[in-house]
Amino acid sequence: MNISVSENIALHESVKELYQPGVGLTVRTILENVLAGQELNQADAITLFQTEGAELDALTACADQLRRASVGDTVTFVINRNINYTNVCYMGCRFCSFAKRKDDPEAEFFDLDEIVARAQEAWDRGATEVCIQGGLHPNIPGHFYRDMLKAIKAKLPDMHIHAFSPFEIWFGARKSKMSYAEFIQDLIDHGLGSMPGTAAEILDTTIRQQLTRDKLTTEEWVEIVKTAHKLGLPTTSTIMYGHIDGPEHWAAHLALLRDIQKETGGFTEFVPLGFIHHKTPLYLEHAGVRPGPTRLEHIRMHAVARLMLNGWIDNIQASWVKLGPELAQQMLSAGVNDLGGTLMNESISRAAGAEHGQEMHPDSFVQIMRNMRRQPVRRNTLYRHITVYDAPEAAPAAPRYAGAAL
Ligand SMILES: C[S@@+](CC[C@H](N)C(=O)[O-])C[C@H]1O[C@@H](n2cnc3c(N)ncnc32)[C@H](O)[C@@H]1O
Ligand SMILES: Nc1c(NC[C@H](O)[C@H](O)[C@H](O)CO)[nH]c(=O)[nH]c1=O
Ligand SMILES: N[C@@H](Cc1ccc(O)cc1)C(=O)O
Ligand code: SF4
Repeated sequence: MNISVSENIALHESVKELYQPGVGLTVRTILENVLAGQELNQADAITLFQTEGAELDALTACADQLRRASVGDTVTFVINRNINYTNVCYMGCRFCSFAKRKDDPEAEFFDLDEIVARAQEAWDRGATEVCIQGGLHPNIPGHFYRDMLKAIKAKLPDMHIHAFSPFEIWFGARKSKMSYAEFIQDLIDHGLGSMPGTAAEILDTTIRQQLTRDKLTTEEWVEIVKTAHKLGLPTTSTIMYGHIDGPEHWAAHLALLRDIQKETGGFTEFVPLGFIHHKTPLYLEHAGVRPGPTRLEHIRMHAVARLMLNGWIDNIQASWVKLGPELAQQMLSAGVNDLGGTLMNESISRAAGAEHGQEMHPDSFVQIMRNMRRQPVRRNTLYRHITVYDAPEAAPAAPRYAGAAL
Protein backbone atom coordinates (compact mmCIF):
# COMPACT_ATOMS: atom_id res chain seq x y z
CA MET A 1 0.00 0.00 0.00
CA ASN A 2 1.31 3.43 -0.85
CA ILE A 3 0.22 6.15 1.52
CA SER A 4 1.39 9.65 0.82
CA VAL A 5 2.87 11.74 3.62
CA SER A 6 -0.17 14.00 3.98
CA GLU A 7 -2.48 10.97 4.22
CA ASN A 8 -0.19 9.55 6.90
CA ILE A 9 -0.69 12.60 9.04
CA ALA A 10 -4.46 12.47 8.57
CA LEU A 11 -4.49 8.77 9.44
CA HIS A 12 -2.44 9.33 12.50
CA GLU A 13 -4.29 12.32 13.94
CA SER A 14 -7.70 10.75 13.61
CA VAL A 15 -6.83 7.86 15.93
CA LYS A 16 -7.57 9.74 19.12
CA GLU A 17 -7.50 6.56 21.22
CA LEU A 18 -3.69 6.64 20.95
CA TYR A 19 -3.58 9.69 23.19
CA GLN A 20 -5.97 8.59 25.93
CA PRO A 21 -4.75 8.33 29.54
CA GLY A 22 -3.59 4.78 30.13
CA VAL A 23 -1.81 4.39 26.80
CA GLY A 24 1.88 4.10 27.66
CA LEU A 25 4.63 5.60 25.54
CA THR A 26 5.81 2.19 24.28
CA VAL A 27 2.46 1.15 22.83
CA ARG A 28 1.74 4.64 21.54
CA THR A 29 5.07 4.78 19.72
CA ILE A 30 4.58 1.34 18.16
CA LEU A 31 1.13 2.33 16.89
CA GLU A 32 2.27 5.75 15.66
CA ASN A 33 5.08 4.09 13.72
CA VAL A 34 2.69 1.61 12.10
CA LEU A 35 0.30 4.41 11.15
CA ALA A 36 3.25 6.28 9.66
CA GLY A 37 3.86 3.32 7.35
CA GLN A 38 6.58 1.43 9.26
CA GLU A 39 6.54 -2.38 9.22
CA LEU A 40 5.53 -3.95 12.55
CA ASN A 41 8.35 -6.17 13.81
CA GLN A 42 7.97 -9.36 15.87
CA ALA A 43 9.07 -7.86 19.19
CA ASP A 44 6.53 -5.04 18.91
CA ALA A 45 3.81 -7.49 17.83
CA ILE A 46 4.47 -9.48 21.03
CA THR A 47 4.01 -6.27 23.05
CA LEU A 48 0.71 -5.57 21.27
CA PHE A 49 -0.50 -9.13 21.96
CA GLN A 50 -0.35 -8.22 25.66
CA THR A 51 -2.35 -4.99 25.59
CA GLU A 52 -5.49 -4.45 27.63
CA GLY A 53 -7.82 -1.59 28.61
CA ALA A 54 -7.03 1.75 26.96
CA GLU A 55 -4.02 0.25 25.14
CA LEU A 56 -6.19 -2.45 23.58
CA ASP A 57 -8.67 0.26 22.54
CA ALA A 58 -5.79 2.09 20.85
CA LEU A 59 -4.69 -1.13 19.10
CA THR A 60 -8.16 -1.86 17.70
CA ALA A 61 -8.65 1.79 16.66
CA CYS A 62 -5.36 1.61 14.78
CA ALA A 63 -6.37 -1.70 13.10
CA ASP A 64 -9.74 -0.18 12.19
CA GLN A 65 -8.02 2.84 10.65
CA LEU A 66 -5.62 0.72 8.58
CA ARG A 67 -8.50 -1.46 7.41
CA ARG A 68 -10.41 1.61 6.22
CA ALA A 69 -7.34 2.97 4.44
CA SER A 70 -6.53 -0.28 2.64
CA VAL A 71 -9.93 -1.84 1.79
CA GLY A 72 -12.54 0.79 2.69
CA ASP A 73 -15.87 0.18 4.39
CA THR A 74 -17.04 -2.86 2.45
CA VAL A 75 -17.29 -6.21 4.17
CA THR A 76 -17.40 -9.31 1.99
CA PHE A 77 -18.70 -12.89 2.16
CA VAL A 78 -18.87 -15.80 -0.27
CA ILE A 79 -21.68 -18.28 -0.95
CA ASN A 80 -19.98 -21.65 -0.73
CA ARG A 81 -20.38 -25.22 0.50
CA ASN A 82 -17.98 -27.31 2.53
CA ILE A 83 -17.58 -30.86 1.28
CA ASN A 84 -15.63 -32.90 3.80
CA TYR A 85 -15.40 -36.01 1.60
CA THR A 86 -14.03 -38.30 4.31
CA ASN A 87 -13.38 -38.09 8.03
CA VAL A 88 -11.20 -41.21 8.01
CA CYS A 89 -7.70 -40.18 9.02
CA TYR A 90 -4.74 -41.84 10.75
CA MET A 91 -2.60 -38.77 11.42
CA GLY A 92 -3.86 -38.48 14.97
CA CYS A 93 -3.65 -34.69 15.37
CA ARG A 94 -4.54 -34.25 19.04
CA PHE A 95 -6.56 -31.06 18.45
CA CYS A 96 -8.85 -32.80 15.92
CA SER A 97 -12.11 -34.59 16.83
CA PHE A 98 -13.23 -34.80 13.22
CA ALA A 99 -10.92 -37.71 12.33
CA LYS A 100 -12.24 -41.28 12.75
CA ARG A 101 -10.78 -44.76 12.25
CA LYS A 102 -12.01 -46.79 9.26
CA ASP A 103 -14.12 -49.15 11.38
CA ASP A 104 -15.68 -46.38 13.52
CA PRO A 105 -19.48 -46.34 13.18
CA GLU A 106 -19.22 -42.60 12.41
CA ALA A 107 -16.63 -43.09 9.62
CA GLU A 108 -17.74 -41.45 6.35
CA PHE A 109 -16.51 -41.62 2.79
CA PHE A 110 -18.34 -39.87 -0.05
CA ASP A 111 -18.07 -41.45 -3.50
CA LEU A 112 -17.76 -39.26 -6.61
CA ASP A 113 -21.52 -39.29 -7.22
CA GLU A 114 -22.19 -37.97 -3.73
CA ILE A 115 -19.53 -35.26 -4.08
CA VAL A 116 -20.95 -34.10 -7.43
CA ALA A 117 -24.52 -34.19 -6.08
CA ARG A 118 -23.48 -31.94 -3.17
CA ALA A 119 -21.70 -29.53 -5.52
CA GLN A 120 -24.74 -29.45 -7.83
CA GLU A 121 -27.06 -28.74 -4.89
CA ALA A 122 -24.76 -25.91 -3.82
CA TRP A 123 -24.70 -24.45 -7.34
CA ASP A 124 -28.51 -24.57 -7.44
CA ARG A 125 -28.52 -22.56 -4.21
CA GLY A 126 -26.25 -19.90 -5.64
CA ALA A 127 -22.81 -21.09 -4.49
CA THR A 128 -19.78 -19.99 -6.50
CA GLU A 129 -17.33 -22.13 -4.47
CA VAL A 130 -16.99 -25.59 -3.00
CA CYS A 131 -14.43 -25.88 -0.20
CA ILE A 132 -13.22 -29.49 -0.24
CA GLN A 133 -11.08 -30.90 2.57
CA GLY A 134 -10.86 -34.30 4.19
CA GLY A 135 -8.92 -36.73 6.29
CA LEU A 136 -5.80 -38.54 5.04
CA HIS A 137 -7.59 -41.84 4.39
CA PRO A 138 -5.01 -44.63 4.01
CA ASN A 139 -6.93 -46.29 1.16
CA ILE A 140 -7.34 -43.18 -1.01
CA PRO A 141 -5.51 -43.66 -4.29
CA GLY A 142 -3.41 -40.69 -5.45
CA HIS A 143 -5.68 -40.13 -8.46
CA PHE A 144 -8.79 -39.62 -6.27
CA TYR A 145 -7.94 -35.92 -5.82
CA ARG A 146 -7.88 -35.41 -9.59
CA ASP A 147 -11.01 -37.57 -10.01
CA MET A 148 -12.99 -35.29 -7.65
CA LEU A 149 -12.03 -32.21 -9.69
CA LYS A 150 -12.81 -33.88 -13.02
CA ALA A 151 -16.20 -35.12 -11.84
CA ILE A 152 -17.27 -31.71 -10.49
CA LYS A 153 -15.95 -29.75 -13.48
CA ALA A 154 -17.67 -32.11 -15.97
CA LYS A 155 -21.03 -31.14 -14.48
CA LEU A 156 -20.27 -27.61 -13.20
CA PRO A 157 -17.52 -26.01 -15.29
CA ASP A 158 -17.95 -22.59 -13.62
CA MET A 159 -17.84 -23.75 -10.00
CA HIS A 160 -14.67 -22.52 -8.25
CA ILE A 161 -12.98 -25.43 -6.50
CA HIS A 162 -11.12 -24.33 -3.35
CA ALA A 163 -9.63 -27.59 -2.18
CA PHE A 164 -6.97 -29.68 -0.48
CA SER A 165 -4.87 -28.37 2.38
CA PRO A 166 -1.08 -28.59 2.15
CA PHE A 167 -1.32 -31.78 4.26
CA GLU A 168 -3.60 -33.41 1.66
CA ILE A 169 -1.21 -32.26 -1.08
CA TRP A 170 1.71 -33.84 0.81
CA PHE A 171 -0.28 -37.08 1.14
CA GLY A 172 -1.59 -37.16 -2.45
CA ALA A 173 1.83 -36.38 -3.94
CA ARG A 174 3.40 -39.27 -1.98
CA LYS A 175 0.64 -41.66 -3.02
CA SER A 176 1.06 -40.58 -6.65
CA LYS A 177 4.88 -40.71 -6.49
CA MET A 178 5.00 -37.18 -7.86
CA SER A 179 6.83 -34.06 -6.76
CA TYR A 180 4.68 -31.36 -5.13
CA ALA A 181 4.98 -29.27 -8.32
CA GLU A 182 3.91 -32.16 -10.58
CA PHE A 183 1.00 -33.09 -8.34
CA ILE A 184 -0.27 -29.51 -7.94
CA GLN A 185 0.12 -28.76 -11.67
CA ASP A 186 -1.94 -31.84 -12.50
CA LEU A 187 -4.67 -30.64 -10.11
CA ILE A 188 -4.59 -27.16 -11.69
CA ASP A 189 -4.91 -28.78 -15.13
CA HIS A 190 -8.04 -30.55 -13.91
CA GLY A 191 -9.75 -27.50 -12.46
CA LEU A 192 -8.34 -26.68 -9.01
CA GLY A 193 -8.93 -22.94 -8.47
CA SER A 194 -7.25 -22.31 -5.10
CA MET A 195 -6.11 -24.09 -1.93
CA PRO A 196 -7.08 -23.61 1.73
CA GLY A 197 -4.08 -22.60 3.82
CA THR A 198 -5.05 -24.90 6.64
CA ALA A 199 -2.71 -27.42 8.34
CA ALA A 200 -0.69 -24.33 9.29
CA GLU A 201 -1.80 -24.49 12.96
CA ILE A 202 1.24 -22.83 14.54
CA LEU A 203 4.22 -22.75 12.19
CA ASP A 204 6.70 -23.69 14.91
CA THR A 205 8.49 -27.05 15.14
CA THR A 206 8.23 -27.56 18.91
CA ILE A 207 4.53 -26.70 19.03
CA ARG A 208 3.72 -28.85 15.99
CA GLN A 209 5.44 -31.88 17.51
CA GLN A 210 3.19 -31.59 20.54
CA LEU A 211 0.05 -31.21 18.43
CA THR A 212 0.74 -34.18 16.12
CA ARG A 213 3.54 -36.70 16.27
CA ASP A 214 4.26 -36.72 12.53
CA LYS A 215 2.73 -33.46 11.46
CA LEU A 216 3.64 -31.93 8.15
CA THR A 217 6.65 -29.82 9.14
CA THR A 218 6.77 -26.03 8.97
CA GLU A 219 9.29 -26.32 6.13
CA GLU A 220 7.03 -28.69 4.17
CA TRP A 221 3.99 -26.41 4.67
CA VAL A 222 5.99 -23.44 3.40
CA GLU A 223 7.40 -25.40 0.45
CA ILE A 224 3.96 -26.65 -0.67
CA VAL A 225 2.34 -23.23 -0.36
CA LYS A 226 5.18 -21.50 -2.23
CA THR A 227 5.08 -24.18 -4.93
CA ALA A 228 1.34 -23.57 -5.40
CA HIS A 229 1.84 -19.80 -5.57
CA LYS A 230 4.68 -20.13 -8.07
CA LEU A 231 2.44 -22.28 -10.29
CA GLY A 232 -0.12 -19.46 -10.18
CA LEU A 233 -2.45 -21.16 -7.69
CA PRO A 234 -3.59 -18.83 -4.87
CA THR A 235 -4.07 -20.07 -1.32
CA THR A 236 -5.56 -18.69 1.87
CA SER A 237 -3.50 -18.52 5.08
CA THR A 238 -4.54 -19.48 8.61
CA ILE A 239 -3.38 -19.85 12.21
CA MET A 240 -4.98 -22.12 14.81
CA TYR A 241 -4.41 -20.47 18.18
CA GLY A 242 -5.36 -20.70 21.85
CA HIS A 243 -4.05 -24.14 22.96
CA ILE A 244 -0.37 -24.55 23.94
CA ASP A 245 0.83 -21.51 22.02
CA GLY A 246 1.54 -17.90 22.97
CA PRO A 247 2.32 -14.38 21.72
CA GLU A 248 5.86 -15.19 20.59
CA HIS A 249 4.57 -18.02 18.34
CA TRP A 250 1.80 -15.81 16.94
CA ALA A 251 4.22 -13.00 16.09
CA ALA A 252 6.67 -15.37 14.37
CA HIS A 253 3.82 -17.07 12.47
CA LEU A 254 2.52 -13.75 11.12
CA ALA A 255 6.04 -12.62 10.19
CA LEU A 256 6.59 -15.87 8.27
CA LEU A 257 3.33 -15.45 6.34
CA ARG A 258 4.33 -11.88 5.51
CA ASP A 259 7.73 -13.05 4.23
CA ILE A 260 6.10 -15.69 2.00
CA GLN A 261 3.70 -13.08 0.65
CA LYS A 262 6.58 -10.71 -0.15
CA GLU A 263 8.13 -13.49 -2.23
CA THR A 264 5.06 -14.89 -4.01
CA GLY A 265 2.03 -12.61 -3.57
CA GLY A 266 -0.12 -15.77 -3.58
CA PHE A 267 -2.18 -15.41 -0.37
CA THR A 268 -5.73 -14.11 -0.84
CA GLU A 269 -6.60 -13.74 2.84
CA PHE A 270 -5.64 -14.52 6.43
CA VAL A 271 -8.09 -16.39 8.66
CA PRO A 272 -7.44 -16.75 12.42
CA LEU A 273 -9.01 -20.03 13.57
CA GLY A 274 -9.58 -20.11 17.32
CA PHE A 275 -9.00 -23.56 18.82
CA ILE A 276 -12.32 -25.30 19.64
CA HIS A 277 -11.36 -27.39 22.65
CA HIS A 278 -14.44 -29.15 24.10
CA LYS A 279 -14.15 -32.67 22.67
CA THR A 280 -10.50 -32.78 21.65
CA PRO A 281 -7.92 -35.26 23.03
CA LEU A 282 -5.49 -32.34 23.30
CA TYR A 283 -7.68 -30.58 25.85
CA LEU A 284 -9.22 -33.61 27.56
CA GLU A 285 -6.05 -35.67 28.00
CA HIS A 286 -3.33 -33.11 28.63
CA ALA A 287 -2.94 -30.81 31.61
CA GLY A 288 -2.21 -27.14 30.95
CA VAL A 289 -3.86 -26.94 27.52
CA ARG A 290 -5.97 -23.79 27.23
CA PRO A 291 -9.70 -23.97 26.38
CA GLY A 292 -9.31 -21.92 23.20
CA PRO A 293 -8.54 -18.19 23.03
CA THR A 294 -10.22 -15.71 25.36
CA ARG A 295 -12.38 -12.97 23.85
CA LEU A 296 -9.60 -10.44 24.25
CA GLU A 297 -7.12 -12.81 22.58
CA HIS A 298 -9.47 -13.12 19.58
CA ILE A 299 -9.63 -9.33 19.32
CA ARG A 300 -5.86 -8.93 19.62
CA MET A 301 -5.20 -11.65 17.02
CA HIS A 302 -7.38 -10.05 14.35
CA ALA A 303 -6.09 -6.55 15.13
CA VAL A 304 -2.38 -7.45 15.24
CA ALA A 305 -2.81 -9.45 12.01
CA ARG A 306 -4.19 -6.31 10.32
CA LEU A 307 -1.16 -4.33 11.51
CA MET A 308 1.43 -6.99 10.73
CA LEU A 309 0.10 -7.95 7.28
CA ASN A 310 -0.91 -4.45 6.23
CA GLY A 311 -0.16 -3.81 2.57
CA TRP A 312 0.69 -7.48 1.99
CA ILE A 313 -2.40 -9.51 2.88
CA ASP A 314 -5.24 -7.00 2.94
CA ASN A 315 -8.15 -9.38 3.54
CA ILE A 316 -8.51 -10.38 7.19
CA GLN A 317 -11.36 -12.85 7.69
CA ALA A 318 -13.26 -13.61 10.89
CA SER A 319 -14.54 -17.20 11.01
CA TRP A 320 -18.15 -17.23 12.25
CA VAL A 321 -18.04 -21.02 12.79
CA LYS A 322 -15.28 -20.63 15.33
CA LEU A 323 -16.37 -17.31 16.88
CA GLY A 324 -20.15 -17.32 16.57
CA PRO A 325 -22.01 -14.43 14.90
CA GLU A 326 -21.81 -11.91 17.79
CA LEU A 327 -18.06 -12.14 18.23
CA ALA A 328 -17.51 -12.25 14.45
CA GLN A 329 -19.47 -8.98 14.26
CA GLN A 330 -17.28 -7.41 16.95
CA MET A 331 -14.17 -8.34 14.94
CA LEU A 332 -15.38 -5.94 12.24
CA SER A 333 -14.22 -3.08 14.48
CA ALA A 334 -10.83 -4.71 15.08
CA GLY A 335 -9.41 -4.80 11.55
CA VAL A 336 -11.60 -7.43 9.83
CA ASN A 337 -13.13 -6.91 6.35
CA ASP A 338 -14.46 -10.39 5.48
CA LEU A 339 -16.76 -12.92 7.13
CA GLY A 340 -15.96 -15.99 5.00
CA GLY A 341 -18.49 -18.39 3.58
CA THR A 342 -22.08 -19.48 4.09
CA LEU A 343 -20.59 -23.03 4.29
CA MET A 344 -23.92 -24.97 4.17
CA ASN A 345 -22.24 -27.87 5.99
CA GLU A 346 -19.67 -27.78 8.75
CA SER A 347 -18.21 -30.85 10.43
CA ILE A 348 -14.75 -29.95 11.71
CA SER A 349 -15.62 -27.36 14.37
CA ARG A 350 -18.87 -29.16 15.21
CA ALA A 351 -16.98 -32.40 15.89
CA ALA A 352 -14.81 -30.48 18.37
CA GLY A 353 -17.89 -29.13 20.16
CA ALA A 354 -18.63 -25.79 18.46
CA GLU A 355 -22.29 -24.79 18.56
CA HIS A 356 -22.60 -22.09 15.94
CA GLY A 357 -24.45 -24.19 13.36
CA GLN A 358 -23.59 -25.33 9.89
CA GLU A 359 -24.80 -22.48 7.71
CA MET A 360 -24.97 -18.69 7.70
CA HIS A 361 -27.67 -17.32 5.42
CA PRO A 362 -26.61 -14.39 3.17
CA ASP A 363 -29.33 -12.24 4.83
CA SER A 364 -27.69 -12.82 8.21
CA PHE A 365 -24.29 -11.76 6.87
CA VAL A 366 -25.87 -8.62 5.41
CA GLN A 367 -27.58 -7.84 8.73
CA ILE A 368 -24.36 -8.23 10.72
CA MET A 369 -22.51 -5.92 8.33
CA ARG A 370 -25.29 -3.32 8.39
CA ASN A 371 -25.35 -3.40 12.20
CA MET A 372 -21.78 -2.17 12.00
CA ARG A 373 -22.69 0.49 9.39
CA ARG A 374 -20.59 -1.26 6.78
CA GLN A 375 -21.32 -1.92 3.12
CA PRO A 376 -22.18 -5.61 2.50
CA VAL A 377 -20.74 -7.17 -0.65
CA ARG A 378 -20.95 -10.71 -1.93
CA ARG A 379 -17.63 -11.77 -3.48
CA ASN A 380 -16.19 -14.79 -5.25
CA THR A 381 -13.30 -16.82 -3.83
CA LEU A 382 -10.70 -14.49 -5.33
CA TYR A 383 -12.40 -11.36 -3.94
CA ARG A 384 -14.07 -10.16 -7.13
CA HIS A 385 -17.26 -8.36 -6.12
CA ILE A 386 -20.47 -10.09 -7.29
CA THR A 387 -23.36 -8.31 -5.51
CA VAL A 388 -23.18 -4.92 -3.85
CA TYR A 389 -26.08 -4.59 -1.39
CA ASP A 390 -27.76 -1.30 -0.50
CA ALA A 391 -25.53 0.82 1.73
CA PRO A 392 -26.45 0.85 5.40
CA GLU A 393 -28.60 3.86 6.28
CA ALA A 394 -26.82 6.87 7.67
CA ALA A 395 -27.59 6.41 11.31
CA PRO A 396 -25.91 6.66 14.69
CA ALA A 397 -22.32 5.49 14.64
CA ALA A 398 -21.71 1.76 14.73
CA PRO A 399 -21.00 0.26 18.14
CA ARG A 400 -17.29 0.21 18.84
CA TYR A 401 -16.08 -2.86 20.61
CA ALA A 402 -12.86 -2.37 22.39
CA GLY A 403 -10.77 -3.72 25.19
CA ALA A 404 -12.05 -1.72 28.14
CA ALA A 405 -15.66 -2.13 27.11
CA LEU A 406 -15.63 -5.92 26.86
C1 LIG B 1 -9.61 -30.90 9.87
S1 LIG B 1 -8.34 -30.45 8.78
C2 LIG B 1 -8.83 -31.09 7.18
C3 LIG B 1 -7.73 -31.11 6.15
C4 LIG B 1 -6.52 -31.99 6.41
N1 LIG B 1 -6.85 -33.24 7.00
C5 LIG B 1 -5.51 -31.25 7.24
O1 LIG B 1 -5.27 -31.60 8.38
O2 LIG B 1 -4.94 -30.32 6.71
C6 LIG B 1 -8.45 -28.70 8.49
C7 LIG B 1 -8.06 -27.77 9.60
O3 LIG B 1 -9.09 -27.69 10.55
C8 LIG B 1 -8.58 -27.02 11.67
N2 LIG B 1 -9.07 -27.66 12.90
C9 LIG B 1 -9.15 -28.98 13.16
N3 LIG B 1 -9.57 -29.19 14.42
C10 LIG B 1 -9.78 -27.96 14.98
C11 LIG B 1 -10.21 -27.52 16.26
N4 LIG B 1 -10.49 -28.37 17.25
N5 LIG B 1 -10.31 -26.20 16.47
C12 LIG B 1 -10.01 -25.32 15.48
N6 LIG B 1 -9.59 -25.69 14.26
C13 LIG B 1 -9.46 -26.99 13.99
C14 LIG B 1 -7.07 -27.12 11.62
O4 LIG B 1 -6.49 -25.86 11.38
C15 LIG B 1 -6.85 -28.07 10.44
O5 LIG B 1 -5.65 -27.81 9.77
N1 LIG C 1 -14.69 -23.76 4.89
C1 LIG C 1 -14.46 -23.12 6.09
C2 LIG C 1 -14.02 -21.83 6.09
N2 LIG C 1 -13.86 -21.26 4.86
C3 LIG C 1 -13.53 -19.90 4.57
C4 LIG C 1 -14.33 -19.35 3.44
O1 LIG C 1 -15.61 -19.88 3.46
C5 LIG C 1 -13.77 -19.51 2.06
O2 LIG C 1 -13.59 -20.85 1.73
C6 LIG C 1 -12.57 -18.67 1.85
O3 LIG C 1 -12.87 -17.37 2.25
C7 LIG C 1 -12.07 -18.66 0.42
O4 LIG C 1 -12.00 -17.39 -0.10
N3 LIG C 1 -13.74 -21.22 7.25
C8 LIG C 1 -13.92 -21.84 8.42
O5 LIG C 1 -13.66 -21.30 9.49
N4 LIG C 1 -14.38 -23.09 8.44
C9 LIG C 1 -14.65 -23.75 7.32
O6 LIG C 1 -15.05 -24.93 7.38
N1 LIG D 1 -10.92 -21.08 6.17
C1 LIG D 1 -10.16 -22.05 5.44
C2 LIG D 1 -10.78 -23.39 5.37
C3 LIG D 1 -11.08 -24.07 6.67
C4 LIG D 1 -11.79 -25.21 6.65
C5 LIG D 1 -12.10 -25.86 7.84
C6 LIG D 1 -11.66 -25.39 9.04
O1 LIG D 1 -11.95 -26.03 10.24
C7 LIG D 1 -10.94 -24.27 9.05
C8 LIG D 1 -10.65 -23.61 7.87
C9 LIG D 1 -9.90 -21.58 4.05
O2 LIG D 1 -10.81 -21.31 3.33
O3 LIG D 1 -8.76 -21.52 3.63
S1 SF4 E 1 -6.35 -32.23 11.31
FE1 SF4 E 1 -6.47 -33.27 9.32
S2 SF4 E 1 -4.65 -34.60 9.30
FE2 SF4 E 1 -4.99 -34.04 11.43
S3 SF4 E 1 -6.25 -35.71 12.27
FE3 SF4 E 1 -7.67 -34.06 11.60
S4 SF4 E 1 -8.23 -34.64 9.54
FE4 SF4 E 1 -6.40 -35.81 10.06
